[in-house]
Amino acid sequence: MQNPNTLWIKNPLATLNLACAGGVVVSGNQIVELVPEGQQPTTRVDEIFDASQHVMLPGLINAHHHFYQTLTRAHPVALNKELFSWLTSLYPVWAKLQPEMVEVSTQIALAELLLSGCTTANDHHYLFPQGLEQAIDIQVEQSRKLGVRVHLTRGSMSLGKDQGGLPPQSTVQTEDTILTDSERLISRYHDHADGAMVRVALAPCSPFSVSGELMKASAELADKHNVQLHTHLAETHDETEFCQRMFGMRPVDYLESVGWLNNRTWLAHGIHFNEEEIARLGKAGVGIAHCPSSNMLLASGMCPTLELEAAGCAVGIGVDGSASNDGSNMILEVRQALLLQRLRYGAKRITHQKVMDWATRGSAACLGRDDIGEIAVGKQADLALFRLHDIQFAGAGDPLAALVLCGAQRADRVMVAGRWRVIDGTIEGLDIEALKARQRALSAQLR
Ligand SMILES: Nc1nc2[nH]c(O)nc2c(=O)[nH]1
Repeated sequence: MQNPNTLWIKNPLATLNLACAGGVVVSGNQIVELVPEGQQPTTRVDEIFDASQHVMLPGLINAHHHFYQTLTRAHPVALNKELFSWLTSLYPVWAKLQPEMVEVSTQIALAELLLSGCTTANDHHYLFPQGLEQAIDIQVEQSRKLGVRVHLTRGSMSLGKDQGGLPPQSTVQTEDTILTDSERLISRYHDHADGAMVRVALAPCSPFSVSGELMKASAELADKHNVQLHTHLAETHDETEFCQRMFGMRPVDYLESVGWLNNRTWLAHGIHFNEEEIARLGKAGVGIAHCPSSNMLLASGMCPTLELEAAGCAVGIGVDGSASNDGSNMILEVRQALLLQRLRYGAKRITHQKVMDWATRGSAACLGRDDIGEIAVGKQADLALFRLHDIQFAGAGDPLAALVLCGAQRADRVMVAGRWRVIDGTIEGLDIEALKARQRALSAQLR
């Protein structure tokens, strides 16, 4: 239900958009007015929220995640490993996932994201052991309860060890099963409309876990239903070697050969590209979800963000699954992007505004949306408000920069589609202690 009142969020301490230094007016699920500094709204307002102690950002948008992996944070079998051995250690653990685990881990991931200022979250769920056929249905239900906007991708694995792939046979599905379920989920849940709270995309997992046939069929299905495509690509050198051995080509050539080099596609990671490949990705309008913590933790490499952007790619930010981060904190991920990318490009080019732009407009573009990611009239009222009262901010000068440089961790207020979902740092209607206890018990079952 929408908030029937018109609300003025008044005089924020700082904001990314200087045109709304006097605040924003929210009506229904949209921003209806930007108020210039020192002025009053022209719209009649029913309520006022004094934001003079808050830094106001567009809601952060997480462009890549695996919610279920919150159950296997710092999992003993996966410590200190790089991608392929990390995955082969964890596949058998994830094969034991049960419906309650998906329910609880989805709530945990969404709650952690919300509390860190995230209003739209992607998830890439690619494990469907027997009994877990309804995993995405469960995620839709949980996202509706928490009121977070979601882009849920129907992930898949079809290339088991017996066919030369990486995952054990017990974790893969037939292509028919995957495609039938993909079509079911799109027709049941995907909302094409502006302001959509749930969208569905198709996400065969990675070159070493799905067949080329499934990639092609998924691209055709995405065309038929006008939905997006998502996969892991160019994450590690192991993957490049796999593509050369298995398909006789590099990952981007493979992507093109299966009909994915177009603007329906956004890729997780996107690290190991050469110059010519970057130009082709940019020309095609492919989006890239940069996942800095995961890329450092798994020692995968560094995404060439600025070259990709200059070529025409949208660059967004993703926390990645919480088994390779091992958290789901979106504002901290913005800081990680700044720190990592400064190593390559220097401090002048990687500013705090730049990384915030990736985590808002950039991620929105990756997800194919222009109704979120900005504080502007007509956009969805998705907002994250941070206070600078914790000890790490004591003595901070520039409030906007402080969020990133001092390491903000928690939003004080978060609004999604015009409704406050976080108030005073607490999620409305959620018993977080009980939820954490359930997650701890379920996670113990997986160890
Ligand atoms: N960081 C990750 N990379 C992946 N590749 C793949 O096939 N699965 C994963 C994953 O879960 N995380």
